[in-house]
Amino acid sequence: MSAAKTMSEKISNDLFDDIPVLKRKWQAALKPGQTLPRYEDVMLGSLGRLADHIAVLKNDGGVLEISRSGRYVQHWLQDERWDIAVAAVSPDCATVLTEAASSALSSRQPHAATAHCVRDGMVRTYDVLALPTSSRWGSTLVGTYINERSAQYNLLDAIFSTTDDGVISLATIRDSAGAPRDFQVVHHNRAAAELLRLPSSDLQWHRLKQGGHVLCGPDVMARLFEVVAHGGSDQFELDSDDRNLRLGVHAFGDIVSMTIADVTALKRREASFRLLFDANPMPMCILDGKTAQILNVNDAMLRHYGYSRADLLCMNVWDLWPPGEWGAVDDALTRLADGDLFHRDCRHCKADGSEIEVLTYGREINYDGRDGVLMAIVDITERRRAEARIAYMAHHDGLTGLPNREFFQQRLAQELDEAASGARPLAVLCIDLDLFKTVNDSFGHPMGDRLLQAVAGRLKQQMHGGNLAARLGGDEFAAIVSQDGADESGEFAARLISVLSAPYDIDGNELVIGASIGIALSPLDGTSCEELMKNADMALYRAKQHGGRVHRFFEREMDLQAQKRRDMEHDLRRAFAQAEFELHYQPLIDVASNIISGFECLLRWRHPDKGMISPAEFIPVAEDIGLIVPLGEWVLREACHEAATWPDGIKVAVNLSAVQFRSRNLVQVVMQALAQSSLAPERLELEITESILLAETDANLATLHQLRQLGVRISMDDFGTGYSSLSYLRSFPFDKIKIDRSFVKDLAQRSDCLAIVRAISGLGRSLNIITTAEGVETSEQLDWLRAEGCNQVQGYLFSAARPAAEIAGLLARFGARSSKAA
Ligand SMILES: Nc1nc2c(ncn2[C@@H]2O[C@H](COP(=O)(O)O[C@H]3[C@@H](O)[C@H](n4cnc5c(=O)[nH]c(N)nc54)O[C@@H]3COP(=O)(O)O)[C@@H](O)[C@H]2O)c(=O)[nH]1
Repeated sequence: MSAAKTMSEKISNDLFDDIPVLKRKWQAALKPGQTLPRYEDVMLGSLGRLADHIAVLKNDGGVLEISRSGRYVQHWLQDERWDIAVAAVSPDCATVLTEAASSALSSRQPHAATAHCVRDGMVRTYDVLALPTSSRWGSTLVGTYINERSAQYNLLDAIFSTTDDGVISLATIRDSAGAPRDFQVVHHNRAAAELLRLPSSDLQWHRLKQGGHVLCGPDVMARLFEVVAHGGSDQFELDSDDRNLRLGVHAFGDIVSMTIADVTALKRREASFRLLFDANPMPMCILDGKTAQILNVNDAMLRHYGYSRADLLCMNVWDLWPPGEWGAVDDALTRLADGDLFHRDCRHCKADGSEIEVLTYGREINYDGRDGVLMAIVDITERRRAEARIAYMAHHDGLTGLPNREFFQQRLAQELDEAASGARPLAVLCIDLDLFKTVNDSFGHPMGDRLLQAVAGRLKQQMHGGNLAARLGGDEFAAIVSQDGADESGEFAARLISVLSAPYDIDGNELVIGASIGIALSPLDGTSCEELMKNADMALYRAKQHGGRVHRFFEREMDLQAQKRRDMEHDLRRAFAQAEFELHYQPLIDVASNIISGFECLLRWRHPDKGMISPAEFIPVAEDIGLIVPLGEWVLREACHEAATWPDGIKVAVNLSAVQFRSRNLVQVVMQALAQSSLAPERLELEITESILLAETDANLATLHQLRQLGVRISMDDFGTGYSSLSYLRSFPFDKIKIDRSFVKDLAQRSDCLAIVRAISGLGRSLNIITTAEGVETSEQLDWLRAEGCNQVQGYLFSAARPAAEIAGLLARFGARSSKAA
């Protein structure tokens, strides 16, 4: 930089003084009214020594010619010819002559330019001044003055002096027999002296055999002799403790040209790279950048792949690929050539044939002077397996291995998308197991789990083609089946029910359950996942309502019912908050004395718009939404409070739902109701149905015993309508059995009803339990019941349930010995 600056300053100071002189002469020769001065007035007469520096250029029809040239100009042009085209002379001169003359001619003013020419290895700078003139023959002549500036410099010196590589020319010294015996430094640059750590003056003319620097060693001498003897070139390195020099030698006859480069930093980088490469725990290799041939591998790669180093070095990286991926070699080679192999996810084969999944990271490097790619390999086989396991777990049910709800919905959405583009129609089946809860409660959860696994196995076996079965949770399953219409779907569902209902052998236990199925068809019953699932679920609800083991198709009317039910749920919550419930009481008549012994408390909902709504309609809904718990508490408190106002000995019977038992604070609630009302416990009767003993039997039995310990009485309601009533009587010592009104209704007409009433009454007698007959509407029924030994009756024959305000009247009517039947 500083050398260049000095050079340019020198050039500007040496500007030739003749140029302003010539310009003034040109100006003085310009006569008034002329656009150009006459050639003779400018160029002839007083030019003197300058005449040798002038070339006369003629513009001949657009072609510029050298018409005359002085000796100096001829030397510059290296051409003595006249009347030749400017373009015919050497390009470095022709270019500047053309530029200067053309500018002068077009501006009609003198034009100065500069030419840089290389002459004898020297860079020389010339001033060129073009003076446009007119001639008496009418043509335009350009007198062009050329002169060299004093500054010039040696091109090779300039190059050699600025490079950091040393350059030395050695002359071969031969002995009398002509054999090379030594070398003498005949030329060197600054960098050479610095690299050899010698003053320049000591290096110049130095003979290598004199010793004193690294080139004098026998190894270097031997290589120089070799190069001189056979011609050509050689390259080798000199390594010492503190640095590494790379020498390039080339013989031109007896002259040897030598370049010396300090490669210490490069060597250190290479050493660090080798260390990082060889000792790296990550498998690494170096590939040829064009062919993907493996050029080097580290120990980690040998260990990981199980190949020997020799094997790998004969391989191409594609040889690590499993056969399935060979088709992509061309593409990969192209990408490799484009430097696009930096991050890739692929499979590799180990020496033992096993496949691994790898991530490869590539980076272009120069390896042994050639284009290479450094490839680092990360084995992600385990990670991929773990990801696959997690993905599987996220989409499958852990117990049965069936797809879970999320997977099912994704698949359904996908199938519906395909269906939308004209593919097959499909059916969504919601499947619920009947009696599963009973098995689970009776045999325990481990058995229940194995049963679910067996169910899943049977389901899987029934799924063919693209059909899919999933477990949505609990004992709820679903299936997507490709079916052509309702008939086919119905047949499939019926077959499924029959398969799932066949007895199961679980650990030597024969278990029998059933299955109910709701079906929604696409596109008829819906085109979205949510719609189809919801509708299939509604159809399932209907199938369940029909007692199970059946399938039902979705019908639009179900949707309306579901809407009605949602309205009811909402209405119920509101009604409870706004105290729209009230209690009515139905007398219980002692058959022997014909007087009221108590009242059954029955809940009523006085709806502001719809009037009185039956509990048969709203209690199941209240149970489903859990409202029965607070509502039941209110009933208990209210009934006890009311009964406490009645004459001593008159009892109150309150119905309890199985859901209230599930809440687990029932005993507490009863105790509080009694305490708050001061009602004697023995005046409270709690009516339960067998559903309480069907579910969570042990816990519910424990609750019943606790209630009994409070002193309250426990009645079994709707006796005879369930499955195994007799075993319930054994499991808990009930105080009362209520004979369902369905048996009382046809008592006179049907002998089976009479037989049942007789059996229940007999059972009551022998167990010393009161038997109450419900739904007594006629005197005839009352007579039959009395004859069969029934202790208590209840029914419209005496009174329907009436508001609390009417109890006094009822007591007056049916108190003491008075009764309607009496
Ligand atoms: N968990 C609770 N359940 C309750 C409560 N209040 C009532 N219920 C249950 O709702 C079901 C329907 O009750 P309801 O409409 O009140 O019907 C009762 C009587 O009105 C009816 N009955 C009485 N005598 C006759 C008759 O001569 N003929 C006839 N056709 N029906 C009659 O029977 C129902 C009483 O049944 P039961 O409870 O089995 O004694 C019903 O199951 C109620 O249990 C509540 O607060 N909690």
